Amino acid sequence: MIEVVAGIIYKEDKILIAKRKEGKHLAGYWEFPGGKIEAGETPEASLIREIEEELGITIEVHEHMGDSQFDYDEKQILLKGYVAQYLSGEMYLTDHDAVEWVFPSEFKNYVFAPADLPFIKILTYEPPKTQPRRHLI
Ligand SMILES: Nc1nc2c([nH]c(=O)n2[C@@H]2O[C@H](COP(=O)(O)OP(=O)(O)OP(=O)(O)O)[C@@H](O)[C@H]2O)c(=O)[nH]1
Repeated sequence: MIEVVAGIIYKEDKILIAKRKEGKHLAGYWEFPGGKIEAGETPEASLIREIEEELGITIEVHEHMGDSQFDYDEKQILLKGYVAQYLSGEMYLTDHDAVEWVFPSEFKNYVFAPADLPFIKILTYEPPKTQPRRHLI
């Protein structure tokens, strides 16, 4: 099982999503940027490193949102999602073909890597509208 960390990186109310580069595993799918956790590294440190290496920006890592396990046949991954905050830096692309800052309500316009779907579900959850209370008399 490969442990991968992914950042749900906020800048105000928008979240950073990135499109996997042509030629890579899951090319063309959108993901939350991150990468493989190296031996001896905490997920938080790994996320800061990956985001700096791949996108050139500095982030601050907040809470662990949860883990998503997915079997891609060729590899099994454990995707560890962390909420993070954009701090500084001008973004450049190395491992992605595109990036976007989007509101969760816009996620439906993008096709995400299957392992990311539990995170999408949580981020787009809307509580059911409660019915006005009616009193029987
Ligand atoms: N970073 C990232 N990887 C994800 C996500 N969802 C998902 O299934 N993955 C998968 O997790 C694995 C690790 O991602 P990676 O970006 O570090 O690895 P990679 O494909 O660049 O591998 P490589 O660097 O060995 O070529 C990939 O197989 C990738 O498809 C996600 O939201 N973020």
